[in-house]
Amino acid sequence: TPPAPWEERFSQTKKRAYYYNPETNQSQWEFPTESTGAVNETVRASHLLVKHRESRRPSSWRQERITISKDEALQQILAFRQQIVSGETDLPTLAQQYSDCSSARVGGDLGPFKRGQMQKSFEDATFALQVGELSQPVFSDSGVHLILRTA
Ligand SMILES: N=C(N)NCCC[C@H](NC(=O)[C@@H]1CCC/C1=C\[C@H](COP(=O)(O)O)NC(=O)[C@@H](N)Cc1ccccc1)C(N)=O
Repeated sequence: TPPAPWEERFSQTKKRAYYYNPETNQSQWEFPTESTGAVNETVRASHLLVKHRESRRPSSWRQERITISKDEALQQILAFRQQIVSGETDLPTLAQQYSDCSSARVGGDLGPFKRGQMQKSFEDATFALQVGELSQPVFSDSGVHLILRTA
């Protein structure tokens, strides 16, 4: 049987099985693999963003003019990741205090989103995570991110 939410249907005219996705109202002859299941998937994530002087908008609620280098931002992200992995703290706590994204006020929560909304590198990294998994450092035009997939 196909991966949820796909259902197997039978075509009377063609006398063969086809596959229907009730969430997206898609029908297709090909057996849907996991990846097709993810095409219209909605995910949810929280992130911690550290901007640097090459960020597309080197400014945030934390700092009017951000001048650290990209490498310095990466070092900060790696240190934050270590603190989370060691169990010393968690992503929402660090995001609230250190994230250069306005989502810091909600612990880095970005709410639910689908493909096509976030910058490609951020989107691909999030969709590649299992729910509950913490990313490696992710680079986008905004800066360097740590992403925790929450749904
Ligand atoms: N929930 C959505 N759909 N909001 C639109 C996202 C637009 C999208 N943003 C990004 O891809 C990056 C990754 C995550 C945050 C982000 C960038 C920036 C920070 O970087 P900067 O733009 O200064 O370079 N934060 C945002 O956008 C915030 N509104 C995210 C947010 C804040 C509060 C509550 C919910 C979401 C893009 N296509 O640019």
